[in-house]
Amino acid sequence: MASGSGDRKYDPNKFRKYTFDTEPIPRLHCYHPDTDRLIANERPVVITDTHLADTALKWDLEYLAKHLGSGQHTVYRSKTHKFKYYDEKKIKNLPSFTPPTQVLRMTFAEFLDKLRNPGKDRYYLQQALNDTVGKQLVLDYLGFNWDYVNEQQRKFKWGPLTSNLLLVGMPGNVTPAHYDEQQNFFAQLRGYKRVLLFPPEQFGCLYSHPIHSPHDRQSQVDFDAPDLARFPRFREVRGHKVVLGPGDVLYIPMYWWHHVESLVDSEVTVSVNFWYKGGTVDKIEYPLSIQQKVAIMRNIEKMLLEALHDPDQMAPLLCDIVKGRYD
Ligand SMILES: O=C(O)C(=O)[C@H]1CC[C@@H](C(=O)O)C1
Ligand SMILES: [Zn+2]
Repeated sequence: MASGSGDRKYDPNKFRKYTFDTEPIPRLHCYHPDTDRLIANERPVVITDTHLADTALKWDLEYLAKHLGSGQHTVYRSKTHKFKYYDEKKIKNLPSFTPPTQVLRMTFAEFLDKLRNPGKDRYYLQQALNDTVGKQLVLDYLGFNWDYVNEQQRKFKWGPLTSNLLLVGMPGNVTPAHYDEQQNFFAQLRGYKRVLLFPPEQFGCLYSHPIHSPHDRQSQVDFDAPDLARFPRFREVRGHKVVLGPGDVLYIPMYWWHHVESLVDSEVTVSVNFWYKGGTVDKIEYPLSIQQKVAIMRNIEKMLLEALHDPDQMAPLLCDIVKGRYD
């Protein structure tokens, strides 16, 4: 049964089921007065009619094969539907770490081959748009509605645009829950993706990996089989949900957890994101925002690890600080 507004075609029953409740995310016109209010308050919103990446709505596989350029692109290979991100530079911190996916470098033509004959594996092209793309793609990129995003960047005092990640995924691919330290306009171009979001206030329910782990910022909880003995507060998690289709732009606020999945029977999905550094506050105001508290927790964790040189000493030391004194 097709569902959603207008000519949106997807079957809502075809997304994976999880154990927590979700509430919808507002979908508002870019000129609706509440849209800017939500962004100013760092709350997620699907913004319609931005025409942000309309020139990229034609970026199907054939077009990308023709214009993405003959360079090598970053493609992840996974034995499961999950593509849990990891920072390769941090693997040295954790010799026992086993990467859940393989990072491959291949041309788009080779990637197309993998899509046609994936075998038991799944593939996810995740490549920052850079100067190796073909001329036509540069023209499409220049044709993005930069007036709109530049105005938003100015209005909300965000830092510079750091990158635009091009995402080409197989139906059913999942990016597990994590948070980023950047503001994000996520533009859906082809196919349908469901995004589950959780506010930074739920940091204590989502159990991110320790900061020295390659999986820093990623939730330890396997949403398909949550280990409630290890992660009891996952029971309290309450999500926000939206299904994005071509032309939708989702504002993913910095520090908001998000879990992204391509509809299992969608066509190959294509998205492009716009990551911005967060703004700098000229004066600290109290009470601190939850985002500031997450940033403070990260800094404390980094400093303590730096000082102790041994992750095993973190828990006993922090317990001695807290137990019977602050709790
Ligand atoms: O844009 C972000 O912040 C992300 O996490 C992207 C990385 C994988 C993407 C996906 O659509 O699966 C989402
Ligand atoms: Zn992200």
